[in-house]
Amino acid sequence: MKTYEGQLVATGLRFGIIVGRFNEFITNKLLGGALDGLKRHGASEEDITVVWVPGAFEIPLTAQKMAGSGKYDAVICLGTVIRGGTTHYDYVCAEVSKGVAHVGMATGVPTIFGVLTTENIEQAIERAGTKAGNKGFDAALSAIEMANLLKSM
Ligand SMILES: Nc1c(NC[C@H](O)[C@H](O)[C@H](O)CO)[nH]c(=O)[nH]c1=O
Ligand SMILES: CC(=O)[C@@H](O)COP(=O)(O)O
Repeated sequence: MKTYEGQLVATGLRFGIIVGRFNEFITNKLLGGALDGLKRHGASEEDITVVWVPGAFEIPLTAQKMAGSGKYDAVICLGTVIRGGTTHYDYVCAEVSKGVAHVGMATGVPTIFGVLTTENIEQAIERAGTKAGNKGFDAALSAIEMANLLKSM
């Protein structure tokens, strides 16, 4: 039986990180978690590129450009979508999740969905470095694992 799994070693891997500026109070914490995860697993600063976009809705287009460039072994998508008083939340979340998944499938580059989709600000804060951990850190580890996994197959 042959088993594949990606190693959690980021040394020599190139990462793109896309961050939505909307809810920047939260997304900045997600970025900090992602950078921490990458560096603590061996990634070099010069191998990390951070791109800020207006909001989560702009992430898929930017991810497509970065993943399609051939410059990155993985692209990490970070954002925070918090439900408001209208159905706008549903449309943003649906398009961002679908778009990010499509980019990974279309390019073959691991494109990691690190976008918080929460009912309220408290849930977002819990997932940006408090009681529920930091989803940016988790996304970084998924990026490292997937980049190594796909290289090994
Ligand atoms: N409400 C949130 C948004 N809305 C903005 C969209 O993402 C987009 O930038 C705008 O519709 C222009 O195309 N974005 C978030 O990231 N989080 C939200 O809670
Ligand atoms: C997720 C959103 O787009 C949301 O923040 C917008 O708020 P509202 O639905 O009250 O316009």
